[in-house]
Amino acid sequence: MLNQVYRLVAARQFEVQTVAETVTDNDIVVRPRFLSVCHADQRYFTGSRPQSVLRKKLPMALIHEGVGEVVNDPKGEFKPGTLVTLIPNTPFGTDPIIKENYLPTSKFRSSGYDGFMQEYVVMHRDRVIALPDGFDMQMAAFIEMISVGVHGLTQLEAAMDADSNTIGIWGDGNLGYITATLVKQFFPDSKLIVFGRHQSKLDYFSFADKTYLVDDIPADLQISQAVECTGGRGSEMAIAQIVEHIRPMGTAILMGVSEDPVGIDTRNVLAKGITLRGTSRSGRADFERALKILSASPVTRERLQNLVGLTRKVSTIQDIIDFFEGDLTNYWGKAVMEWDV
Ligand SMILES: NC(=O)C1=CN([C@@H]2O[C@H](COP(=O)(O)OP(=O)(O)OC[C@H]3O[C@@H](n4cnc5c(N)ncnc54)[C@H](OP(=O)(O)O)[C@@H]3O)[C@@H](O)[C@H]2O)C=CC1
Ligand SMILES: O=C(CO)[C@H](O)[C@H](O)COP(=O)(O)O
Ligand SMILES: [Zn+2]
Repeated sequence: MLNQVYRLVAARQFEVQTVAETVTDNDIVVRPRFLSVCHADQRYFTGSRPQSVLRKKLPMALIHEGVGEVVNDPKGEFKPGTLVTLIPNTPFGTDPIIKENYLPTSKFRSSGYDGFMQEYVVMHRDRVIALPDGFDMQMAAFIEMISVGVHGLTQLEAAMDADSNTIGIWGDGNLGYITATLVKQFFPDSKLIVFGRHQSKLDYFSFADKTYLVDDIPADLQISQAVECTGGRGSEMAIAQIVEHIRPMGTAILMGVSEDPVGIDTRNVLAKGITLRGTSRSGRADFERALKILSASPVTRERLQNLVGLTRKVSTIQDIIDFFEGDLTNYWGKAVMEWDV
């Protein structure tokens, strides 16, 4: 099968490349329908990764968040037209201990392996899951990011001590909003506090029990467990505040990606017996748990629908460039394109 792949070839430059694809019985052919942009894609689009990384990973189709429509299933398990969520992590082996998203042999779409900006995507059979009825398509486009939040909180559940009194989230952007929404499902009896840099963004977290601007946190405030969802240079200050405000023996899940190493006050990490656990990406089990939560909780779906920011139909390369540029200046929410190439 000949496929048209929309690859980033250099910063802000896309090219359509024709690729011959082999479709085996283990594959499903999907037509992408709604695609959502992640920070990681923007770091490639703007060329802000180190040159050595860009040389290794480009040309590459961007986007690892999306929903598509089954076009062909050689085994006939999925009917043509079935709407499916797409799992970007693609394992090529298994391990009894290491989860699929941490296996060095796994490939991750839009990070050195073509993402979903293609006419058709050939997915391994276990990398698609049928969407339950009634899901908003634009919200469904970023189920991957929801599954990342699910993964982070699942790891928190596994690592934390018995104190679930107060959960603190640092970051008032997309990942912070998704994770805060999920905290209400994972820890319904806990007090949820969100820490951010913008009052106008914190106002969206109306379901949180309390929000604080990070330059106005009461000195005596204590939290039981924490999740960092900031990234970039902001991670350093967020981790410093977590170390300051978390109770002894608390656990902090670190999710924000920073290009350069950030400083951590290890003396106090040691003194307070804090567990720092990094989490990255997600696997099929996290997608399944995300779908279960979303199916069972209309209020969660509604809150996450409020995160849809920029939306537009894209049909040409210029539309794609304009869309990525638009996302860079978009203040709130996820940018979701209707993929119409
Ligand atoms: N681990 C994983 O698998 C994943 C990680 N990520 C990463 O998560 C990070 C966040 O992504 P996303 O939510 O989309 O980005 P956003 O830009 O939407 O959100 C980050 C928000 O955090 C705010 N912020 C910055 N510093 C602090 C601080 N010290 N305390 C509290 N808030 C702060 C930012 O404000 P301001 O804009 O003013 O700096 C911004 O509003 C990125 O690094 C992204 O790459 C995303 C997906 C998956
Ligand atoms: O966004 C993510 C998962 O949803 C990850 O942060 C992303 O995959 C990191 O990739 P890269 O190493 O290419 O920046
Ligand atoms: Zn991502």
